[in-house]
Amino acid sequence: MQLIKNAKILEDSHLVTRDVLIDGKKIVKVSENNNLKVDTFDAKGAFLSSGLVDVHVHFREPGFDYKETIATGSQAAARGGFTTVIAMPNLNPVPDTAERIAAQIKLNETNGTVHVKQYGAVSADLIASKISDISGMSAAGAVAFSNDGKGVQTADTMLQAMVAAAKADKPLVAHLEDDSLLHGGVMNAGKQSKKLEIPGITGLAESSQLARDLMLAKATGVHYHVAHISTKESVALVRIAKLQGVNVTAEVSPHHLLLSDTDIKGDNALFKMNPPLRSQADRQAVLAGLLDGTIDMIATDHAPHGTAEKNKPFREAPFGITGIETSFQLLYTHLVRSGVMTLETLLQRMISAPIASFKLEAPTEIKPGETADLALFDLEHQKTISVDKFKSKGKNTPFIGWQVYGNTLATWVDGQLVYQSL
Ligand SMILES: NC(=O)N[C@@H](CC(=O)O)C(=O)O
Ligand SMILES: [Zn+2]
Ligand SMILES: [Zn+2]
Repeated sequence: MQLIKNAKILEDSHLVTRDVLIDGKKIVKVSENNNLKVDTFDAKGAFLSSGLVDVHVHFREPGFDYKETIATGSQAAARGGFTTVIAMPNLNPVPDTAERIAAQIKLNETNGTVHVKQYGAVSADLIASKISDISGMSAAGAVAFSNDGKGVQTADTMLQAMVAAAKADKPLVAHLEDDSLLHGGVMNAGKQSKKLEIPGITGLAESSQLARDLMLAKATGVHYHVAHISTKESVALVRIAKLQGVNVTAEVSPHHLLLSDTDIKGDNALFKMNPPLRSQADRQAVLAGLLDGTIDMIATDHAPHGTAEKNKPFREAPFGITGIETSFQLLYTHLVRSGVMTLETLLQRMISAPIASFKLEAPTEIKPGETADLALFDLEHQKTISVDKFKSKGKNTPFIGWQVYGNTLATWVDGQLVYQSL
């Protein structure tokens, strides 16, 4: 047994001081002044939450171990306060068969220090027009399906994938990108791309494919989930679709909530990701969508890359930034402390919404009987984001040097202390 003493927890929207007793994997008691003589962790008044949940991460193993591994990625997750994540299938080999899914799940369980769930690919190598064995992969343990990194180019492929995912009762997650509208773009098309003379990607590449998909989702009844939503038109489309009863959910990344293309001051690929940082108006729209529930949840799209490749010019560097170690502190500082949303709402968007949408077995409350997947955050002291402290191999973040509150002090998975800040 172990005891976490003097933790602040949210109870009926209020912060109260509690002692949390853990036996094995489970919370067994939540009370005041528990003086049981067992192994004790003094939380010293810091904020204890159920572990965060991220439905969109890239852990790069197998195939791209120089960028990240399941071990380093899941240690980074623990350092960010996350206890359950779902890993994308843009790996080598791509998990696009039942056999490969089974092998990947084994690898995730062996090497992961948090719960690492797995996406199956919608089609072979993420690009084939013929869909993969979605029912077989589902039976083998894939929790959802996506070709993330690539858009599904034809309506027919998407329609078949949706029919199969609906049958398997699993979410179909869309990275929206119409290749025919890209024209070599690498940042948002607009004033800033013109100023920097960097080729632009129009928001239409996302929203036009979304409009198509929403009609297909309505026809099939599939749970359709929009990955990394980024434009005001996309938010409007999801809002209308929800009103029409389409079974749609959406996620937004911390960077699309906090940055826009005007933050790109020069040729710096630390600001390069897909979808790109959009306009101020788009940023306002995704924030408004998150606040009113049109956008259901936050997902980091943690996309680690090597330092050398991210040091290349904007046109050549790979798309993607890391995010799992910085997301809670950035959002706590810039949305909660600044008064845009309550801590409760932020946690709903980072814990209960993803768990409910993806039907994950993970705790949403600190109470007896729940699994002891927990994260302890320091809401009082300011820290500077420094990649030197990253557990992730990926140091590619535009948030270096930002001052933040909400640093993770400790993380428990299944009752085991898996991270502690020194
Ligand atoms: N987001 C990115 O810019 N990159 C992701 C792929 C993706 O999420 O589309 C990656 O795997 O690096
Ligand atoms: Zn994507
Ligand atoms: Zn991604």
